[in-house]
Amino acid sequence: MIHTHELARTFRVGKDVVEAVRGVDIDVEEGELVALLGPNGAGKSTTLRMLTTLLEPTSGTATVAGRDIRTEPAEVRRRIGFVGQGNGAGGDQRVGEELRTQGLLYGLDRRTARRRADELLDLLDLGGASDREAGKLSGGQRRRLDIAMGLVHEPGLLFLDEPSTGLDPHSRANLWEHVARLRERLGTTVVLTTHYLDEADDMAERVLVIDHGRVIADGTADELKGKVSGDLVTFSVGSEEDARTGAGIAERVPSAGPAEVVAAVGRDPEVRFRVERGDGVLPELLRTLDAAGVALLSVRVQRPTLDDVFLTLTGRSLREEEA
Ligand SMILES: Nc1ncnc2c1ncn2[C@@H]1O[C@H](COP(=O)(O)OP(=O)(O)OP(=O)(O)O)[C@@H](O)[C@H]1O
Repeated sequence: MIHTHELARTFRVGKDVVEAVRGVDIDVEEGELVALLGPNGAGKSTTLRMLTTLLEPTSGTATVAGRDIRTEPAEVRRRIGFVGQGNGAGGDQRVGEELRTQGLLYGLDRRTARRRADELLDLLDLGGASDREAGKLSGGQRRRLDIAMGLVHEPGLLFLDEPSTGLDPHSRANLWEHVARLRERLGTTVVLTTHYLDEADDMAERVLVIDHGRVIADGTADELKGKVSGDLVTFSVGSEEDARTGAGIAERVPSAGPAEVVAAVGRDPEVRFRVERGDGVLPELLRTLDAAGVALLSVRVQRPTLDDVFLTLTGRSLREEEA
């Protein structure tokens, strides 16, 4: 569905050259749901804008829905849907009317535009809102209308740029249910950008991690997490001194293997062990900490997250960059 080779885009800003996308190779097969995950400014939107022919690449090649984005942009556009960040649907036009107009713009005849609009309103649970003014919809409804607008011409491939940004958790979950439903019913291939870790983790079948204009990892969330070694076992302890004593016991627990020990001191002192199998090592760690006189307040065992993957790959936390 999508094949790119060394796709790149630079921008000139005054005397400077910003390398927004630095040669990405992306392959997406029919029917996949792929998330581009990365911090702000990583190059996700620029990549999407090139793939949707809204922006010319500086170099590299790409075919999207079987057509070349440079030489056949109109053909690409006919075969894809694109929902940008905070898209256009709004204003005083009626919801159903807006969708039908979009259909006519894509060259559908009146009857087909009406049928298609009705189907999409039904699929995206907007049937009851058909006669409402688009500008008066809730945030979640408006986002669903944006998606309906992107689907009017029955594209096999839908691009969503940060679809859930600005939505509350309930509306986000609801949006995802609808995306899942339209994939099930229509078999649409979906490519989206997000900087929400949990969203990429839960929703996407494949995650492309993007940083500084490059794809730095590509795989299922589980595959990516599998590359990060081990679980994180965190002990909250009573004092800074306890944290330091706790950090000192790593050599005495051979089953913990090569453990990374961090004494996080401050208001809530913690000792963290990065170990191969957290639950297996936990009893011995507990006994040893106890024997060393460390006051234990609580313990957590965490499987690696996509944030750990990002941290391992870049040395930075995506969560912190978001904050
Ligand atoms: N039109 C432009 N002119 C100059 N620089 C740009 C332009 N568009 C993007 N950039 C720069 O290119 C880099 C990548 O931006 P891009 O919007 O693709 O990132 P992103 O990953 O989508 O981030 P966000 O989540 O904030 O949308 C950034 O440094 C940005 O400032």
